Amino acid sequence: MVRLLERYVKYFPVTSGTPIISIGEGNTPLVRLDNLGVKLGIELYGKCEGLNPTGSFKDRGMVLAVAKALEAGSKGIICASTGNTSASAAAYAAKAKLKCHVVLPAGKVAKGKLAQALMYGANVLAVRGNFDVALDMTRRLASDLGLNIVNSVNPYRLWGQRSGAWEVSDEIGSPDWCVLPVGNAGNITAYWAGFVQYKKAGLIDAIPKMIGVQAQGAAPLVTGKPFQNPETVATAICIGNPVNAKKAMAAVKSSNGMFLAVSDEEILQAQRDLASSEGIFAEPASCATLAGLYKLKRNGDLPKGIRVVMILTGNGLKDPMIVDYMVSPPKEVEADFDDLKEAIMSC
Ligand SMILES: Cc1ncc(COP(=O)(O)O)c(C=O)c1O
Ligand SMILES: N[C@@H](CCOP(=O)(O)O)C(=O)O
Repeated sequence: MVRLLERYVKYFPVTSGTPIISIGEGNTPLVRLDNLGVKLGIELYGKCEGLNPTGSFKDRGMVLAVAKALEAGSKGIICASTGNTSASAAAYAAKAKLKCHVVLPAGKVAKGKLAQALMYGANVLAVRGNFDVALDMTRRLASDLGLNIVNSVNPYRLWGQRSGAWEVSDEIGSPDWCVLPVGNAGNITAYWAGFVQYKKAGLIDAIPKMIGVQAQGAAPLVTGKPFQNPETVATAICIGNPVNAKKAMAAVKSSNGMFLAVSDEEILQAQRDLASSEGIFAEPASCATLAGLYKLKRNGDLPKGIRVVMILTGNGLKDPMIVDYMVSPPKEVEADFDDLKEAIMSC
């Protein structure tokens, strides 16, 4: 398997001194979603980023951020996180033999993500505050302690994430729309920059409309002002004051795209639909994309027949508790053949 940093060496800011590390990031499946596509009247694809090594798109950016930290002789990395950044940072730090410090909003991180950071051996701290507060303090800590911050304020993180756009383009060219969930607003900025870079290189001839979807309880890019107390079941995008807000707004504007917000109920319904009609279990934040498409369709704002790619940013297995809201537990039966047969036939 070609490593991501090698595959796109021409398009990444790597030098002969950049160590090429990898735990198998990138090259994720772009799956055609015909069951949902027919329902929506469009040609729909899902980019399954949950199949990255730590289960989210963050690995694309983390591999470059950690390689560049190593190149610069880093003494350790640090991040604030709603979960996925910390899982990814901890994994790549383990691979690179770097110390990793993680600052989480206490009680707001899905169990699977927390388990990852702990198992990969990071120093994990949970602060009694939200993600925005945690990131603010983490930025100060990085500068006071001389650590490399690996959140999306690190330009290498976002450059690495451009590779998602390159993979989509390599496979199907430039889609009409690219739909992403938006939290700290780095990924939508990175995808747009990736498409722009590819267009400049003559590899695609158009830039897709960038469509950013936020949760209604954490929608600063839709309302135009920060949320002091963001709240949503989609914990990955529970962010009230995105650090990349300006860049993301510019990307959306320049691509003639838009931001929209969807409710928690719509997100959970979309998560269930994606799993039960396409066989893809993505985490709630990722499913804001499908919820957004449903909403646009309902409002008559989804043009027929267009080619749309949803970036399914994270794996549903990271947050198994969320299913309690949606499905009943399995029905228990006696260990008796006839009882079991009866239960199956009555279904
Ligand atoms: C699964 C998932 N989806 C979407 C996002 C939002 O991405 P961004 O913060 O780059 O807007 C995040 C976190 O950042 C995430 O973990
Ligand atoms: N959802 C993110 C929030 C931090 O985003 P980042 O892109 O700035 O690292 C996470 O997984 O922590």
